Amino acid sequence: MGSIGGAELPKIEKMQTASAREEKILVLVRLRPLNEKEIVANEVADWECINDTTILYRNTLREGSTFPSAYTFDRVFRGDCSTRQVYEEGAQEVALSVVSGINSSIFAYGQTSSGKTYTMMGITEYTVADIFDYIHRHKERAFVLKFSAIEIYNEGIRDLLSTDSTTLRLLDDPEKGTVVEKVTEGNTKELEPSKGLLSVCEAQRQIGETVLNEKSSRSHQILRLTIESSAREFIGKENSTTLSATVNFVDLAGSERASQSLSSGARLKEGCHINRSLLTLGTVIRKLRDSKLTRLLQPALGGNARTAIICTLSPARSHVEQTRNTLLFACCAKEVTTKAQVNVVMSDKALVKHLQRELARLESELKSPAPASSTSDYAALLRKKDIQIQKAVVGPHPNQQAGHLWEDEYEDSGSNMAEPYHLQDNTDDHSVSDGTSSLMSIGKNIVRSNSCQSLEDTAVGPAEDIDDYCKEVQCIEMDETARENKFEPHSISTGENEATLALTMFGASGLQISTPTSGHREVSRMQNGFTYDMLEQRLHHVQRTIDALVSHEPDGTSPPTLATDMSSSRSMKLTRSWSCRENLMTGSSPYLGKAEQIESTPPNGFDKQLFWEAGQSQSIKTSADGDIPSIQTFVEGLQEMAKQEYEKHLVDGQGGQHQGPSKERNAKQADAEEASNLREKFDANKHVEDLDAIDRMIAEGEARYNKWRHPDPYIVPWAPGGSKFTRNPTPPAGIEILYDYGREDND
Ligand SMILES: Nc1ncnc2c1ncn2[C@@H]1O[C@H](COP(=O)(O)OP(=O)(O)OP(=O)(O)O)[C@@H](O)[C@H]1O
Repeated sequence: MGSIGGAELPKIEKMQTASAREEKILVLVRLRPLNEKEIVANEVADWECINDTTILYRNTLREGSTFPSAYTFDRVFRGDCSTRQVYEEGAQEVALSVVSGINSSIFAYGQTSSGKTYTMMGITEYTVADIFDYIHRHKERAFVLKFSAIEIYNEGIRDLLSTDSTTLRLLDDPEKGTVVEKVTEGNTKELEPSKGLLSVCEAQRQIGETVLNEKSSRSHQILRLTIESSAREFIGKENSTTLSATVNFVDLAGSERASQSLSSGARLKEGCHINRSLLTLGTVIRKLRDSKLTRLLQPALGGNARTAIICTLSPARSHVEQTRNTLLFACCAKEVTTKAQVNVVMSDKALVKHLQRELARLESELKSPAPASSTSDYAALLRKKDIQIQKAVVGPHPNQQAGHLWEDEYEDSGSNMAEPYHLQDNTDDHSVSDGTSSLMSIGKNIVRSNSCQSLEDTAVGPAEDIDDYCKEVQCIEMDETARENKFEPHSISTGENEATLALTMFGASGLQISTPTSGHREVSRMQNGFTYDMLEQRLHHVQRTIDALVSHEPDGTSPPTLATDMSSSRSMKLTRSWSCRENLMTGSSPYLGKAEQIESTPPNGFDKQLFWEAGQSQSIKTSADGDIPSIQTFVEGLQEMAKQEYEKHLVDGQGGQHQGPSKERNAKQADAEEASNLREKFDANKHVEDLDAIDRMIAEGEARYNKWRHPDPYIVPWAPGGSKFTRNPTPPAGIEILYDYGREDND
């Protein structure tokens, strides 16, 4: 039996370790019975589940219709299936991954009154009950549960556990990802009577009246449960580890188009926001895009999470178009891949050792300016990226000889380079599902290696593996002589975490593209000397941090002493979170609008980088922990900065405002490739009867998508800053459009 930190691992993990890692989103379809209104209106039920995986459209009048009549998914549920059945035979396995340290999300998607809330209330209730049951059966582990509930209404976020109706902001936290600022976190006791809590949330939820559903919910609701657990016998010990994961229950607003619910005025505006979010969600199936909903749920849409989507349908003939749209969305969702990991948080002591090893490696880098063996990889990567950007912006390198050499290198390694627009669209913490993983995403996985253990890694003897990993980190002792003489070559250079270091180097290199007004652009600050200068600065910075942590001297002036008891650092007063600090250091975050950036709080007598808001640490607090600064957070903060800088360069150089013709070509090519991939996937779908109809839908979808992506001067659906339309294109026949072409407001 596997264990982490000596305790038994959840059974579910053992189930998953063999098969999980990269997996498709689980797509479930739930057909509800005709409701009273529909029965009174003599509605006909046109949809039928013919087995556990296929739903069929049975309209005898459909002769000549070009739409497919059969759709196949992971599981379909008939109108007479109970929610418990939907849970046990569908969402349960994904939802309960959370007790194994694996993030999970369950979405409900469908038109208004199709049964999303009805389904999600049950799913949430059953999941919470199972989690408590699990906790009661695993006394050997200590659990901490946190619970939050928000709604997103008109792109404003509201806390459903608070009576305060102020809208909350989203923050990009290097450790936790995108988080809602100041959201109320309920504790275990409040959670236990989950039914009560859920109805409070439901009552709080924004409800508007529409023709379709008198109680129609016009907002997205996200209930989030975070579970952390540690083996009791290891708590407070050096090699203690913590599993930490969240499960999201997402009840989306109705997906129907605004016109069908006769929306107008304020309601139309709501409809626009809802449709925008849903459009975005749909688009996320192809590309990760921006809305509050998708920012918050990005990990569930292609990142470190297991995800299930329950698409709810009305069988009524009058809703056939919406039902088809929902099924189309479900077909797209089937193609989304996520890459879940077990999230293991290491103890701070182990992280100090890890930092020290990084430091040793950086020292070694500094002493080996001539690239050799592993270091040549970083230098080569840096040069290749330089060439890539330069090619995009200025064409051939001014130095013909060097330019040719570099270009050759670039050509050779082209397949390793992520597509610019691929990178641009995966700006956060998301493992990319295809093999072209950007350097950023590779780096992130390795960066997170001290906090995330992949399922593959834990597949055989998870306990031993993780403990061994901790031991391995711990056994690399810092050579004090080398610490005092920082610029002597250091023998510890294992070659591990190459991508991490490469990222750090990119982050440190100050790689910049200047765009002189003369019209000719040049790449500057790319000399090795500069890179090493920055690297050296970074090295000092890391060294100071370690010294300060180890010596527990507020100004870091005391000589570092490894023998110092690490626990002494726990009395440090920490006053600011990492996300604030990051803004202070980088000036701005590429992810946050100005309004969303926090004013930095002046540091309080200690190393500027080490202020940590008490209570913000994600780790489980044990009696021994107190208000410890998270060294891991520090490391990840550094790496996040590096990642952001790197991404910023990519955006500036390849996909952003300075997009050159060659990049435009790349983007077009990427679009074309994507379209052809999509077509192949649909062609390969043998379950769909009418391939011609699918072809047509794909072509229409592509046309719409391209129009959205490359808007002409007249149609600017969601251009930054918003824009008015001067003409209203006729929607393509066949598929209803989830977003509203008539939108005129600036959000
Ligand atoms: N599978 C089902 N079996 C029986 N009744 C159902 C089922 N699904 C939904 N209903 C009923 O249909 C009505 C509408 O359901 P619900 O409120 O869950 O829809 P919704 O999709 O959440 O709508 P909205 O988007 O407006 O929030 C409710 O009265 C609910 O009890």
